Formats: sequence, structure tokens, C-alpha cells
Amino acid sequence: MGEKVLWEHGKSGGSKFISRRRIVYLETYANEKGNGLRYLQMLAKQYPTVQSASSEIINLQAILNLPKGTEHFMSDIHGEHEAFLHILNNASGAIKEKVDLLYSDSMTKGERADLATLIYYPHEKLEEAEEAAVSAEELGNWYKVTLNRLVDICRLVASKYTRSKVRKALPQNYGYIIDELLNTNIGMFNKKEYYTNIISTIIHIECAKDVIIALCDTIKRLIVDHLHIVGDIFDRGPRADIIMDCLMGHHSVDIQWGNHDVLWMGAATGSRTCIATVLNNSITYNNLEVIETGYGISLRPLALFANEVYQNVDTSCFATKIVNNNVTYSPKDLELAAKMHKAIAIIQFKLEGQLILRNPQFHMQDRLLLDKIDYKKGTVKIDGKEYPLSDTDFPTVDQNAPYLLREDEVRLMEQLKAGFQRSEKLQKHIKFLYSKGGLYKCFNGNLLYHGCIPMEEDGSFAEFELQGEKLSGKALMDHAEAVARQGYYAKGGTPEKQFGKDFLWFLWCGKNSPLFGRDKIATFERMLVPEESAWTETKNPYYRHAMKKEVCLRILKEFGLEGQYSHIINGHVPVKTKQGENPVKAQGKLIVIDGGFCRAYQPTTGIAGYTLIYNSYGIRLSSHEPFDGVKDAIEHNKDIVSTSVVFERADTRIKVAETDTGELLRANIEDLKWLLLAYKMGDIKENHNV
Ligand SMILES: O=P(O)(O)OC[C@H]1O[C@](O)(COP(=O)(O)O)[C@@H](O)[C@@H]1O
Ligand SMILES: [Mn+2]
Repeated sequence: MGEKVLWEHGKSGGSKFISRRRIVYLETYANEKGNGLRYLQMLAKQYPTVQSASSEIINLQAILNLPKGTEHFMSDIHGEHEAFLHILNNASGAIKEKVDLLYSDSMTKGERADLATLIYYPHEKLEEAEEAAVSAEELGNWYKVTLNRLVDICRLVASKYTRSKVRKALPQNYGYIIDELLNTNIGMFNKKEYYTNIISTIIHIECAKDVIIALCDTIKRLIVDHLHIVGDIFDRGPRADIIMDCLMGHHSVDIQWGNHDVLWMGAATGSRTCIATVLNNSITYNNLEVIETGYGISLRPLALFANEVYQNVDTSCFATKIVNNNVTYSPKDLELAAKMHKAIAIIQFKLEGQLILRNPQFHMQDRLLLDKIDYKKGTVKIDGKEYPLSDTDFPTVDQNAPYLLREDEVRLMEQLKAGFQRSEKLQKHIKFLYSKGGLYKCFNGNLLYHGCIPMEEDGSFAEFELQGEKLSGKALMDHAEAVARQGYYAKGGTPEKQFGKDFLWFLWCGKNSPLFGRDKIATFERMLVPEESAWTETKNPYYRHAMKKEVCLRILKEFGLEGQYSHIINGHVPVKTKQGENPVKAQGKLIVIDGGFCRAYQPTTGIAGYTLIYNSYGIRLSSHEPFDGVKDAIEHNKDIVSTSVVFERADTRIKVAETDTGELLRANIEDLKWLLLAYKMGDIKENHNV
């Protein structure tokens, strides 16, 4: 746009020039923006005077020069709410870093760890301090020292934001006091007494604890500007619902859906296939709490059905996996869980078969296994090869119509479906996943996705035919996301809704789906075929090709990203650190940050996984030790951030101007300048009465 010329010339003024400016303004602005004037009129409602528009320009221009806000990346949380909250609290080591920065000379290592833990868990640590103090005086002194320290840390983390942004982030309670404390420099003339007086009054009127909590919350709120979740919030671990609640309360977050998340999205929208699979996954880990307590979905119908239909049936192949040794289950509990597990798994296999048969375009006919069972021989034929089965006692399977649900199974699924659809909490969480989530995200030069960009053997982008259209690369991701949305938002009972629901299941485990990235899901084999070679799930060629820098550059380019500071940030695949695997691949272009929160996988990975921090100094990768619970973390001041490596350092401190927000702010500044011109031209009148 001719904006630059316009403003340079503007300096000289003159009536002749005014008319030229007016022509340029009408031509360029109205033509380029279409309805430009109407847009400016709307903008004028927010900035009704020359003065307000000018102030905003100055404000935005100043923000461009501030350091870039910190981004925090987490992935593959898998229901481990305690570990997740812990890493969110300590911002992958970023809080400890600030404590060390300020106090490494004046406090011991242990004291600093104690202070950091207070910031993570203020309620618990305050109780501890209260109990430890021998007198009110000692406690008062502790409050005083702690309040001063927390204000210093808070001031440090607030220093890279505008005062207005900090003010908006302050908690309602005590926000005004914290604002005063943050902005009072005790070195300033006349202010020392004022400052110390605020602190002593806080202690005197017995609200030190509340102010400490408010300060700790403010530090945690300001330390990270934006959170990215690279998928797989759900399944395996105990309470994904608590994680979702926490994300909903977060000030700024985006989510790239993982295969486990879309499965839950499908279940919430009423796909019976997804519901059966969600239940199978949960019962596999004997984790019914998330369903019953978290989402208030009663499993009584399933328990009754399983007890009746699977009363005298062999369920030895369906014993649940117990990962958390702190919980003990009675043999009766375990027996019932195995029956429920078998009942729902068989329903799942039937419904999957129906879905595959009605969607030949998914090319998943090789997963139709219930009709490949030879009950006499006790075998199943998979890809033309016969395998012995460890169980053929399937009382509800009709050999002549193996994919048909029995009437009691239909009734059961209707009850369960109603439970999923009527769970207010689940529906709220899934809506949130739709509003904050997507299949991928381009953010400040990085490309984030959970699984893969499907590829052919030769490394070219794999083509999928979806609803008559051949799609690959970015177009595939965009289309797939649109269909995933259709599954939730299309009108019930329509073919669009049905296809959308089926497609959510396809995204979960479909052949080479961008979220799953494997040629098949071997749930059937893992449960029923003892021969382990049948369990192999072959990864999409992407996982081989993406190890090369040039391939990553090609992927980034496909998504419109290039340059030294662009990376792919991937989840989904646990990094086997124990076997010497490095999360940084393709000469630094690909970072795999499976958070490794999942306890079941920790013995294989060797550590609990990785998270990423991207601040104004560059990118830092943190590795984590397994989390042993909040109690242990508090008692031993555990950070669980074992090592933190700077993986890429910026040459100079990165400013907001260089970020996506910077681009947006520049566009806003430009619009506001046009608005100023419109005021000056008289096309829009100022309004001083607001
Ligand atoms: O180890 P589990 O919980 O039995 O799950 C195994 C299944 O999970 C999957 O790995 C998918 O989950 P991820 O997205 O976490 O990898 C399947 O490929 C596999 O069949
Ligand atoms: Mn995954």
C-alpha cells in the first residue's frame, strides 16, 4: 500500500497535497481493503478521537520494541494431571531460573529450591512455614522476607510487558496492592517508607498469606505468555478432565489435536465406535475415574451387561494393566473390569467393522478381522497369514454376521451414548478443544503438529482421496480439519454428520492418518494374538524422511514458513533417551517433544520426556524426571527438570516486532494511521462524548 509515501509527504502539508493525499487515501485504502471506510468507521468506535487513536499508535509502537513473550510447549500429557500441573507451575524450569538469577549470591541452593516450591505450591508451603515457625515474631519475619523476595521476582518477570498488560494479568484480590508494590522503587525518594509500610500493614492485618498466594499466582501467570499443547491430553493416565479444566482457565493456549484427543471428540459427538474405543482405552488401564467421577458418565449399564453376558466367559486376555502401584484393587474389582473390558472390546471390533465397510475410501479393509476367525482351528487370518488366537470365546459374535450388534449391545450403546452426549463437562471440554485447537499451527515461524504430514515411500507428500478430492500436504491437513469440525457441528442425522463422525475415528487410527501416522492399529492383535510379530504397527515413511533437514525445509515451505528460526515441533512418538535417542533431529529443524508424562511408557523411554521453552533469548529444551506426586515434590522441593539445554540461541534478543504478534500490531498501526487521516480529512468525525 502507498502508506509510506503518504506519510513522508504528509510532513510537508499544503492544500494541493491534501487533495492528492485524499485521492491516494480513497484509492488505495478503499480499493485494497474494500469497504475501507466502513471498516474505519467501526475502528472509530474503539478510538473515537485523534487523541485516542494517536495514543494507541504510540502504545503499539512501543510494544513492538519489548522482548518477545515466552512460549511454553508440552505434549503427550495422557491424563497425568499431577505431572502436568507441576510442569505448568514450574514453567519447565523458567521460574527456578529467575529465582537463581536474583538470589544465587545471597541464598543457598536449598533456600532457593524452597522459594521456588513456594511459588509452585503456595498453599501447602505456607502451611509448612506456619508449622515450622516457633513464634509469631519469627513467622512475621519470614512473611516479610518472603513478601519482599516475591515482589522482586514478580517485578523481574513483569519487566518485559507493558504496565497495562501486567495490570490486566493481576488477580482481582490484592491486584491493586501488587500493582503498587511492583511499581514502587524503594530506592526512590520518599518511597522507602511507603513501601515498607505496605509490607508491614499486610502482615499486621493478617493477610500476608493471601498476598503471598496472589504474588505466586501472578509470577506463574506472567512467566509464560503463551502455552502450546502438541496433542494427546487424553487416555492412559488418571484425570484428563482436570487437565482440561486447567487449560480452560489458562490465559493463552492453543492445542494441536492428538489422535487420542480426536477419539474423545468423536465420542462426545456421539460416534458409538469412538465411545467403545474410549471405554476400551480407559478400562485397559483400569482408569474409570475420568469417565465416572470426571465426566459423570455412569458405567453401570456396561457393568450390568458384562456381568450378565460374560458371566462364565474366559476373560484372561482382558485383564487390565495396573500402572499406579499406590492403588490396590480387590480381585472382584479386577474380575469385573476384565469382563467389562472384553464386552466393550468386542462391541468396538464390531462397530469398527461396520465403519470400515461403509467407508471404503478409508482403505482399511485389512482391519476386518472378526470375519477372518476360524473358530474350529482357533486361528485368525491377517494379511493372508494364519495366527493362533488366545481366545475364541465370543458369546455375542454371530459367525454369519460377525459385525452385527446384538439387541442388548445396541441398547447398551444407546445408554452409553446418551451418557457421553449428556455430560455437560465433557461437552464443555470438547467445545474448548474445537475453539482452541486444530490439526496444526504456524506460530512465530514454527510449525506444530502432533503426528505427521503423511508421506509416500519416496518422501513425496502422500495423496488421500477425500470426498472425491485428491489432497496432500497442507491441503490435506486443512481439509481433514474441516471434516473433523463437521463431525461436531453438522446437523444431527445428516450424511455430513455421519461422515464427520466416522472421519474423527479415521483420524484416531486410520491407515496413515496425519494424527496416527501408522499403517494399522493393532488393538485386536495385542489383545488376542500371542504372536508378537503380528502387533507391529509400521510407521509412515514420514518418520524416516523427516530426519533429513531438506525434507523438513520442504514441509515448512509447504506451510509458508522459512528461515533460520523455523522448526517443526512434533509430538506423538516417545523419545527413547535410554537408547541414546536425541529429541532434536534433522540438524535442528525437527524437535520431538513427546512429554513422556505417560507412566506406562517411562520404563522404555528412560526419562519422563521433554518440554520446550521459547523466550526472547532462544529455544531451550528441558528433560524431565518421572514425577512422584505432589507430596514428594513439596517435601523434597523437587523440580523434576533434570537438564535444560539451550538448543538454539538468538543472535540478539528477539523482540515482539519479529513475532506474529508484531506483524499484527504493525497492521493495526497502519489501520490506525488511516483512521487518523480519515479524521483529518473529515470523512469520519471525532466523537468526544464517549
Ligand atoms: O500402550 P497402549 O496404551 O496399550 O496403547 C498402544 C496403542 O497406542 C498407540 O500407540 C496410539 O497411542 P499414541 O498416540 O500415544 O502412540 C497405538 O499405536 C497402539 O496400538
Ligand atoms: Mn499420539
